[in-house]
Amino acid sequence: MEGRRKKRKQTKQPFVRRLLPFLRPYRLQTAALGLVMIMVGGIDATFALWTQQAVDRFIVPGTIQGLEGFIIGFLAVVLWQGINVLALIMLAGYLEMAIMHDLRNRSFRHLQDLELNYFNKTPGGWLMSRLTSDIQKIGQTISWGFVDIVWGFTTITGIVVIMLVLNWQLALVTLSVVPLLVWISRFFQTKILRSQRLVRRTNSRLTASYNEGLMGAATTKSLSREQDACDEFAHYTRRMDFMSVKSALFSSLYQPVVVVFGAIGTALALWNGGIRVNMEIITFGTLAAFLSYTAQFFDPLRELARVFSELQSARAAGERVFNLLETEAKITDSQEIIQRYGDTITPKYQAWPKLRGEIEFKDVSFTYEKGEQVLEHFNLRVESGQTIALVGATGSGKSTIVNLVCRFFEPSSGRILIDGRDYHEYGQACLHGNLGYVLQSPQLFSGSIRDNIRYGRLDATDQEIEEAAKTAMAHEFIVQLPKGYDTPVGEEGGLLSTGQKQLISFARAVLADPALLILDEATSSIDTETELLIQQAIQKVLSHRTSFVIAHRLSTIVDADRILVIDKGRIMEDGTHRELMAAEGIYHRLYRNQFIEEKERVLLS
Ligand SMILES: Nc1ncnc2c1ncn2[C@@H]1O[C@H](COP(=O)(O)OP(=O)(O)OP(=O)(O)O)[C@@H](O)[C@H]1O
Repeated sequence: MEGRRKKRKQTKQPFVRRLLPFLRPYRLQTAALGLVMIMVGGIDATFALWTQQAVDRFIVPGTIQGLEGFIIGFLAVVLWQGINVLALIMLAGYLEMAIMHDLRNRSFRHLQDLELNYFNKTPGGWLMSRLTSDIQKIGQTISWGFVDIVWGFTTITGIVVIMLVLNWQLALVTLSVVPLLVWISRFFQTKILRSQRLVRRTNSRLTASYNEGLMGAATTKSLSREQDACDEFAHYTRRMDFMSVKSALFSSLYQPVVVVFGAIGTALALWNGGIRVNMEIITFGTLAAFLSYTAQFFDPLRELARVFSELQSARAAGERVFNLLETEAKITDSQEIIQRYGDTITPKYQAWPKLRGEIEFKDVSFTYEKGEQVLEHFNLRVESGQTIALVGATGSGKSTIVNLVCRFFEPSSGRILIDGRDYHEYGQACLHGNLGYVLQSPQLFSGSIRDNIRYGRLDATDQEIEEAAKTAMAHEFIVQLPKGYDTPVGEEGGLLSTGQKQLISFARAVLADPALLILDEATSSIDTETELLIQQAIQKVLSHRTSFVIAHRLSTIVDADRILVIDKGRIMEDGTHRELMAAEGIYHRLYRNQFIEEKERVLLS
């Protein structure tokens, strides 16, 4: 009992209740849309009555007396219906866009609050489909599904009521096929939807395989794996074909079934209605109205069956989006800190202290969510303006140390102080605003070179951008490009070489002028000339600020103020290049090995 109660407590709120806050700002529009749909459905249900009147008043008696008024009345109703349809398209379209807009913004805003590790754990493709297709599905189904449901129910109710009023016995005979049709419609729609879902799932696998094939083209070729890649792709296309044919088969079977049931309904109306006309229980016009209704009845029924099945998949999409929105950020700031320094979306720059960049790890231990302890009682004090190089084997903990400095992760125990204060006291926005991180593979955004450098400080003038580029040794290559600073860099900087991208990211860091800089030095090999430029640029970028360099090429860090040799999360050696070489320890060995390797490389090339 206790366990069950606990379980119930943990269950998430029902889907509709989670959705309501998103509909609340648009309740007026939703109510207006509901009203319009009731009118549209109601008018649709009365159209057959015009046929009845036309037959009984004009066709059977063979007179045209009063026809003008009848036609004017009919046209007025058609015109009114036209206006209603226009209103419904506008309102439903507005609602669809507004819901999608709000959900997208909320999700994107929420993603900004989540810690870096969330992005490490969550595949990019998964997030992309939450933000695109899932949100689109919710917007579409809620607005147009709402339209179809209100219209469907109003029309069906209207038709049934009118038929019963006209002649309830004939109504019951004609409608006797409906329960079976409802059941069959549900059956087919569920099948169709399920197979469409499988088609979509296979399609995303196919796209992933296509993507991997394109992105990994070089690796595939170098390993002669083309045949395997082709086989995998062929497997998914075959599966896709099979699923699509299955889905199309259900759709194509469903239509004739509905037509057959419609025909049975019409036959019943004709047979039983014919007898009643003969017995003069009903008029010719009433029989004509019944025949219209049997044809008209199945449309809303089909729509309702479709919408109810689609609601299932919209609900699944909704749950995925709400799960994203309800993911709690693991690294957060207190309300007091946010009020004082703002958050990442609304930073209060003026209130931020200018950091000197003194850093202290005080007895820091750290374990990743799933994994062994990486740091244990780790202590380190870095003076303002020092360049600290971190050296060590792969997996030794270098990135973990800098990720802790950046507060991408937080210590499991112990404290990190910046300028003598616990770094929680600055808040993430202020800390990150004072921090620069130059990655191994620099991230450029589509736009011009100028835009990409300006990303470091949005209010920088063109002259400041050029100054920064000069300091970072990027100016010379930029001015040689046909459009200079206005040259587009292409998607993710695809039109530039790795070395050029790195120089631009250095210029960006110079422009931002952070108190604290992290440099994950590139491992990719670049030509000697660019490498020399990059070395010079690094020296300039690092000067006058506290910097951590994760060094892969030891030649880069010979001038560092301190070199820390890390092994299994512990500092094994600590000193300048000269001191560590003289000590003839691990660093000495690493340096000599790399020196010999590089010499051999030069001799071989
Ligand atoms: N996000 C993570 N979740 C779980 N374990 C992790 C995570 N990131 C790193 N680790 C583990 O923590 C340890 C230290 O990794 P870290 O990335 O700090 O090493 P590194 O010295 O920077 O290595 P490299 O030079 O290869 O980048 C490794 O054992 C690694 O497997």
